Parts: sequence; C-alpha cells; structure tokens
Amino acid sequence: MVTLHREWSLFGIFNMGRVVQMEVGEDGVALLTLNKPPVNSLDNSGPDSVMYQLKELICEAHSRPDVKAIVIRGANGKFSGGADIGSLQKVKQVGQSTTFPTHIRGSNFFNDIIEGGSKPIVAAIEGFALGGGLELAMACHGRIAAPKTQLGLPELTLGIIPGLGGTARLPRLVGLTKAVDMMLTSKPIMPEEAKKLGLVDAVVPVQQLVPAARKFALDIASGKQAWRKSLSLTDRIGSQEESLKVLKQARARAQKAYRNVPHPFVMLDCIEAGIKNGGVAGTLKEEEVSPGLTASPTAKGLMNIFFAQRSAFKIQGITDSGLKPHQMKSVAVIGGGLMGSGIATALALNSVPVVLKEVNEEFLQAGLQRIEANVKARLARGAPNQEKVQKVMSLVRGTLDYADFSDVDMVIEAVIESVPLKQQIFADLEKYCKPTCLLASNTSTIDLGVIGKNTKSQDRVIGAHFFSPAHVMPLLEIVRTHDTSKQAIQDMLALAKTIKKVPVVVRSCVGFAVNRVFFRYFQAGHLLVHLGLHPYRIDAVIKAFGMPMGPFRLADLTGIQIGQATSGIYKEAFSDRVYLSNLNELLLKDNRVGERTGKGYYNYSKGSRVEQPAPELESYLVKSRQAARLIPEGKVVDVSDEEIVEMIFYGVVDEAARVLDEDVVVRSSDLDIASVLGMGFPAYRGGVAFWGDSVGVERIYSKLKHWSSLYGPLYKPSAALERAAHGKYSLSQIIEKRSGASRL
Ligand SMILES: C[C@H](O)CC(=O)SCCNC(=O)CCNC(=O)[C@H](O)C(C)(C)COP(=O)(O)OP(=O)(O)OC[C@H]1O[C@@H](n2cnc3c(N)ncnc32)[C@H](O)[C@@H]1OP(=O)(O)O
Repeated sequence: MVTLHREWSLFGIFNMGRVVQMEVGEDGVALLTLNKPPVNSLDNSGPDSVMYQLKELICEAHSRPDVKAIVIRGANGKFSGGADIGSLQKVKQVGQSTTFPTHIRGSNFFNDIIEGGSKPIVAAIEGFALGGGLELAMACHGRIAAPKTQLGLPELTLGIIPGLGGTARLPRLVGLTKAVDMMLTSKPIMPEEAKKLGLVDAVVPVQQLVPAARKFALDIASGKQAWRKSLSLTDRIGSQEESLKVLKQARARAQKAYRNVPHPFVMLDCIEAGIKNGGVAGTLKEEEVSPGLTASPTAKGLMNIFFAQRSAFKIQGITDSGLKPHQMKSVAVIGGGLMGSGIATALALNSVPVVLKEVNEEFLQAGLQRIEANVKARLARGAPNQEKVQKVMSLVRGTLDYADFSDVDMVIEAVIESVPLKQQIFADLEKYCKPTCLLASNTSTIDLGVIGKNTKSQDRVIGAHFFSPAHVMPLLEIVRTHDTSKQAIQDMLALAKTIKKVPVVVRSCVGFAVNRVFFRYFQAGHLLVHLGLHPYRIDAVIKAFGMPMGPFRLADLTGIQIGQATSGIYKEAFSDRVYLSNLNELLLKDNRVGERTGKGYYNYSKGSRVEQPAPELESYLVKSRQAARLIPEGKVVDVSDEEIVEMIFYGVVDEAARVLDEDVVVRSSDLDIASVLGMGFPAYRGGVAFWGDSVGVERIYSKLKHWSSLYGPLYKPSAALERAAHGKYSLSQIIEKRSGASRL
C-alpha cells in the first residue's frame, strides 16, 4: 500500500472538477487518472479537456523532484475509448483548411513529452484502450493490462485513421503483419494475446493493476527494466523489402474489403512512410492527413452510424423512465422454419434457454436440425467443435405442447403470415402463458393490433421483426402498437441487447421501417427497366454505389415470389404511389423464382450462388416493356449512371420522409441504422436519411417532381418532403417540425 504525501491529503480539492487527476505517492510515482465519463475519451478542446490537462500534469510530474516515474490509468475501470468522436464529428472542411482541433499536436505531446520525456511512464490498462487510448498507451514506456481488456485501433470504422502515432507504433510493437491485420479489421485483441505479441508487458488481476504498473515504472527508472521507446523499436519489423511486400498484400486486401472510401489506403501510406523514413516520419504523415480525413463525407457518414447505433437503444419516456427490464430466463419460439430456427439460434447462441414448438414431430425434428446446423455454422468457422455445439444445443428444448410454455418469459411466434392462424396462436398463448409473459410476433406485414385482437393482453403484444437469416442479421425491428406497454418495449430492448441485435423501435405500419422505406427501391428498378434500361446495368450501378447487390440480384436472393407477394400488399396499402409491373409475374409463370430454382433475373448453376447472365431474360423484358408502354414511341430513355442512382434512391428518401412524418420511427438516425443493417445501405454514406440530407432535400424534391410529371405517381413527392424543401429544413428535422401530436 502506497502512502501519499501529506500535501496530497488535499488531493480531493486540487483535483475537484478536473478530467485528469494526479496523486503523487511516497514511492515517487505520480498516478494520473483520466476521469471523463463515459469512456475517458481524449478530447482536445482547451483547458478543460483531457489532452490539455494530461499534458499539463505530465509536464508538472516531469518537473517535480519528488516524482521518479508516472503511471496513467482510467477511472471507473476504463482506460480510454480514444479520441472524442463527438468532437471529431464536428470537424468541418472550410475552403482548403479544416476546423480540426490542433490545440495539442500528437507528435509534440506523444512523441516528445511522453515517449521522449525524462521520466518513465507506464499505462495501467483496464476495460479498454481503443484508438487514441491505445495510442496513448503505446507512447508510454510500459503497459500493464488487466484481464478482459480490449486493445485495438478501430479508427477505420469511423472513416479516419489512427492519428496519434498508431500506424507507426503498433507495427513496431506487434510486427507489421499483425498490426496491419488489427487496423484493417478494426478488431481489438485481448491481453493474453497482446502479451504474447509484445503489446503489453504483463497481465495482472485487476486489483494488482496499479501496484504492478507503479513497480514496473519504478523498475524502468532504476534500470531494472529496459526503457523501451516504441518509435525506436526495430526488432519486430523486418527488412524494408519484406515490409513493402506485406503492405502490397495489405493494399490488395483493402481493395477487396473497402469500396468507395479512401482512408484505408491513406492509412497504409502512413504505415509505409513510417517504415521507409522512420517512426517519427510516420506520425508526422498521420498528422498531415488526419484533418482532411476527419472532415470527409466518409467520416461524417460512419460517425453518424456510430452514434445512430447507440441512440437506437434509447427511447424517450421508456428507457429513461426508471423501468427495469424483466430478466428473460427462457423464451419460447413457435415455428421451426427458416425464421423460427434462426431466432432460436440467436437466442441459444447468447445463452438464452429456448423452447421450440412445432405442430408435429417431423417438423419439430427438422426445426431442431436447422438450429443445430446454424449453431455449427456460427461456431465452427471451419473447425467443428462438437462440445461447444452441444453446450449451445443443450439450451434448446423441443415441444409439441403449449403446456411447456407455462414458465417462459417471452414467446416469439414465427409461423406463416396467416391472420387467423396468428390470432388463434395468440389466444392460446394467453391461456397457457403466465400473465407477465411477453407475446411477440415476427410478422413482417400484419398489423399487431389485428394479431392480438382476440386477447385481453394487448399491452404485452409486441412485434419482434427479425431479418433473415435471423441468427446472422444484426437488426431487430421492435414493433409497438398504441396499447403496447412501456414495460414490454423495455423488455424487448433488453432482449435485443442480450442477443446482440441493434433494435429500432417502430410503430405498426405496413412494412415497418426497412421494408416500407425500400419498397420504392424495387419499384424504381422496374420503372427503369420499362424505360429501356437493362436490369444488369441497374444492378451494376447500384452495387458500385455501395449496396451489396442491386434490386434484381436481391430479388433472386430473397425469391421473386416474395417480391410479387409483397408488391400486392404495397399495392393495397400505398395505392397512390405504387408502380405496377408484370415482370415478376412473367418470370414466375416460367418458374423463374431466383436462386432457389437456379433461374430468375440471372441463371445459377447447380449448387452455386454466383449469378450468370441469362440471355433469355431479354424476351421477358420486351414483353414487360410492351405491357407498360412507358417509353415514348418505344425509344429507350437515355439515363446516366448518376441518374440511375438518383432514380432508384430519391423515392426511397421520399418514403423515409413519410415514415418520419408519420411517427413510425423515433428519430431519423433510426432509419439510418436500419437501412445500413437491414438493407446493406453503405454505412460510409451515413444511412438513408443522412445521405438524403447530404444530397439536399430541395434537390431531391425538385427531381422527384420532374420525374413524376414524366413517369407518374411513383415519383410524386410527399407532402412531408415538400414542406421540408419549401421550409429549407432537413429530413432529420421532420419529426421536430411535424405538426400535430405524436400518434404513439
Ligand atoms: C486520434 C485517434 O486515432 C482517433 C480515435 O481515437 S477515434 C476513436 C476510436 N475509438 C473507438 O472507436 C471506440 C468507440 N467506442 C466503443 O467501441 C465502445 O463505446 C466502447 C468499447 C468504448 C464501450 O462500449 P460499451 O461499454 O458497450 O458502451 P457504448 O454504449 O458503446 O458507449 C458508451 C457511451 O460512450 C460514448 N462513447 C464511446 N466511445 C466514445 C468516444 N471515443 N468518443 C465519444 N463518445 C464515446 C458512446 O457514444 C456512449 O454514449 P451514450 O451513453 O451517450 O450513448
């Protein structure tokens, strides 16, 4: 136990209100604590910021004769989550310069003051050291970590690169190949691996973390431990020739993993500068390129998604109401088909016991087998581990009888989309389940109020709309009705967290958020075909925009019959703006269902999911165009690639405006995260509403108006978009500007 100098009995007063605090012990160690909840982020915005105070206190410690060494730790069990993303999000490009906070230059502070300083500094790392947090730790002369700590450089997920020396120091500590892998994947590593690699010097139990760091720092000061300066290390990076080979491979890998974004390649250039010209040169290059990257549209989009994902868990009036979620000790799933088995898999993989119900033994066994296959695929990753699979499967119990539901805390119904069947199931559930049991449906189309109509439990009826495959796709739409209780929503949000889904709470409406907003994506594709464009060109352009695939390839994946069935639903619900096309119908007549039958918009050879052009598609296109009569005098309309993107997505943005105006989602960023996780809208474009705002509401409105005069109601802009265009406000402001009270 270290006693503090008497002067530090006034510690509390000196440190009050400070985001970095210093205590000097009688052992001569100055213990600096970063204390900026929630994650001790390294903001750099002036005297009240962590970077400013940390620099000030390190300089003070260096100048004090009673200080022999310094230890840096984070308060509340968290070292640091890195630079303050909120501040970075505000960085703007103004003419040739940026508003980047340059108050403290990393090269001066981290290279000269920390690493080049006259006293050893050791990082005591607990919880996480991410981004700038790990860069701070790497600039220190030693690193001691507690178990279960995450160590990583995830900057690429934010559209930026490590900007405080990470690209130069990590390769020197763990070797170039591993460093490149960590940075390109943004995946953190755990302390045991970090110790083996040389990133940390020791892993100790959390109670011993600070004492061990103090001792390590004093040992460096007394010469018992080597004084290692990361930027000067050379033993882990091979020859320049080898390094350049690794970087060449890394560039090829980045070409495959990243489309339409510059920052991974800039990051590799920084690493190369550090390899060729020395570590300091690498850090200077980072410093030169970081402001521009931080101000880039890519960074803005990805940072929007970072915050959108976190906001989605917060619902005003519910998550801030003090309601505690009920613990889900077991959950029942009705239906072992594709969706039901996927949902059961997601639950079991996250340690939630599941009761799977089917109507007969054959279906039940098939459902259980599907779950086992899913679990194997998720866990095995090429190396089957039967023991782990069995452990997960021991959480899954099959039944044919509702009697086994008496104790479950939630039921998720995942049967076919039949109103009478679902109504019957919900009436039965009310009889067999305990009165607190949450009654959820995985319906993607039917109104929840209708499903729960024959029960007296409307307050605990809720939608849990998973996306297929449910054990893989990260989005969960939580559908509430006027009657759904706050507790039910709170419980469902908590379950989403447990099973690692990002929830988006929506009001019950046709298509909810994702399918509703994107129905115009498919319909615009058909309209463009009727203007004379080829589906393959449309798919190629949309893929180049950043979607995983275009609308026609996606139709093949999900099944053209599904597209046909849902367009019927939209025709009924949104008759003022549907575009009617017989193309799907023509293909289905010849059993061209998509991937499943090996033929759809594309052809697929047996057992392959790789699409091949289908020359016979032409005759279907001709017939469909003839029926549509959209091309004036049969003359193909000249549409550029840029216009294809606009004609496909501007209608989607308009539908997003309607969804916001109708109070379907809580905030526009919910549509952003839902479009990214549910449809694969490129995250670096920030999500569908964010992208719409970056294009500009006025532009979208006037284009839609023009196309609606040429091609009809599919493009007719909504009143909500019109108001925003005329009132000069953004999609993200539609909710606050909306007239009338919330309908929820
Ligand atoms: C110059 C440098 O090279 C550049 C950088 O350092 S860029 C930053 C790099 N760091 C990161 O990417 C880490 C991002 N953060 C995370 O991964 C996770 O938040 C975490 C692992 C630190 C903690 O996870 P978890 O405990 O699940 O908490 P989580 O809900 O994500 O975050 C808690 C709160 O901290 C905020 N937060 C997390 N990291 C933040 C950061 N770096 N800056 C600002 N806020 C941050 C979140 O927005 C959230 O705020 P809220 O409660 O108001 O919604």
